[in-house]
Amino acid sequence: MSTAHSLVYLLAGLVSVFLFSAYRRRRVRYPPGPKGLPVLGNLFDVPVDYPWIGFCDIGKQHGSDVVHFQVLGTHLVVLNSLQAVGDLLEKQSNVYSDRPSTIMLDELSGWSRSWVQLDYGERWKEHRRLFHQNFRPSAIPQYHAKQAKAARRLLRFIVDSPERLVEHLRFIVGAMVLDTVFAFDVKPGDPMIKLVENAADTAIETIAAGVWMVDVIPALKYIPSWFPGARFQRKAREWKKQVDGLFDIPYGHFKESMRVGDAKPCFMSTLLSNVDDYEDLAQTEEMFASLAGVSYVAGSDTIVSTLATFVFAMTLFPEAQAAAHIALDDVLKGKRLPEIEDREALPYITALLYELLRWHPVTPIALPHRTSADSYYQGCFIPAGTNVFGNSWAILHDPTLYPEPHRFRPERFLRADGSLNPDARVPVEGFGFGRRICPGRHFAQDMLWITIAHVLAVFEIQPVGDASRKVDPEDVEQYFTPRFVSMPKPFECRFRLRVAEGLIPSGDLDQ
Ligand code: HEM
Repeated sequence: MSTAHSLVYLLAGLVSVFLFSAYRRRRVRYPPGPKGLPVLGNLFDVPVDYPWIGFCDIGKQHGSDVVHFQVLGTHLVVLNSLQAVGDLLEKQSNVYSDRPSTIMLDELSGWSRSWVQLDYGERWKEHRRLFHQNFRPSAIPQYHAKQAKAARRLLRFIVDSPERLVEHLRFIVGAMVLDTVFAFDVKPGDPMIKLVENAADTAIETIAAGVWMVDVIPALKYIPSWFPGARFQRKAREWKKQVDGLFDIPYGHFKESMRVGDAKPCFMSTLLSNVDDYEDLAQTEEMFASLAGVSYVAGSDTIVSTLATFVFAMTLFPEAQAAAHIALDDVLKGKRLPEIEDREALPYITALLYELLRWHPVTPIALPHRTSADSYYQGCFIPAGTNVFGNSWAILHDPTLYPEPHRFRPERFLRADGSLNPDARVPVEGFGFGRRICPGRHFAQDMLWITIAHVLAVFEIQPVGDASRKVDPEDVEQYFTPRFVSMPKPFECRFRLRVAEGLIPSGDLDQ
């Protein structure tokens, strides 16, 4: 394709976007939002860094909990309140449950193989049904031993090299997910971990790069990768190789271990035991590979970031940490490590976990949903194809739901006698909304609970350097990364051992 052709495509694309949006603007009333520029619309109004805060500010400026943007012809609506999320993502979930797809992410980089990207419909329902069967609350206890093994590994790693905390978190969580899905027993440095980690990073990189020209002018996808300026094609080809590896390589290894009779019980063995229920083998295998690969992508960074947030929070809030120590010592007497069965006796740890999920949700604006049909809300038009963000952070910091929302106070979930308050709102919004709410949330919460209980039973986490500075609770977000999956920026801390070192399992923990 010549440069002249590309310019014609570019011009035609921009003119049609302009004409279409000008036509729609004259006829309909969208929810309130910044006015925007011709053609580009609100391209420069959509907050890129800390969008969860920016969207709240824009909502306040326009006196509305529902805000509308139009970027290069695409509509975007942000819901900043529980009411709006309930009215649209939950009560109208038949219309509000598709996913946006982009050419760069889905088509060129291969993420269309992820079932998270599927629109609401029969294929999505079948994936979701199989996932739910294996990750609903009653199915989770089968994974507890694997989760406890990961937590115990972490204790040993922290004793040996506390300065590599995030690296250890990535390993223990990644290994635990591979163990859950495939019963693989991976060691630090295993290439399988690197493979799935790298692939997962491509999704974050694609999203973090912002708007790709190929998503504005779809015709660009036909430009060959050697063409000057087609760097996106080369990047996409490299990413696609990694993404295909994520879906194909671990699944291929598992099938081989089944063939030689080495496979152990796990999520994949359960799926494959039902393979004869399906007619189309190739399609069924693709579905199983997607279920497996997505578990890693959706489950690893989210848990790692939440655990990093936990350690960071403990450096800032010594009172909460001290209360957790008292509760743990009362039950464990410094003589044993916690078990998930201790949960009933340790409501403070559960309250601390809830407060963590509320105080800084790891995906503060969840994942976008897309509308599959036109709809109206409060007299305003929301067209089919609108990308809709539920602002989890805004809801979890709404003072009418959580008084003094910027304070870290696990006690808000407890009664005066220290038991869990059944009337307190569990902060589930960090896991998304409606029919697309995170189906891994029960698994994630048990893994978080058991890891937090282990770390606090064994260590006191102390601030070092910057972290010991007095932090303004209203201004705490600046210490977190500003994009889609948000974790603490690098910080220093010290781990002081509170129990005899002999309590920490050594070696490679095969049980
Ligand atoms: C702290 C941990 C986690 C957080 C905060 C989290 C958060 C989220 C959020 C915000 C969504 C989007 C929901 C929506 O569209 O409204 C989501 C979707 C999803 N999550 Fe999680 N997640 C976590 C852990 C996990 C784990 C451990 C797994 C798997 C084992 C998992 C599997 C999924 C899947 C498959 C989806 C897509 C569901 C769909 O599109 O129907 N997540 N998660």
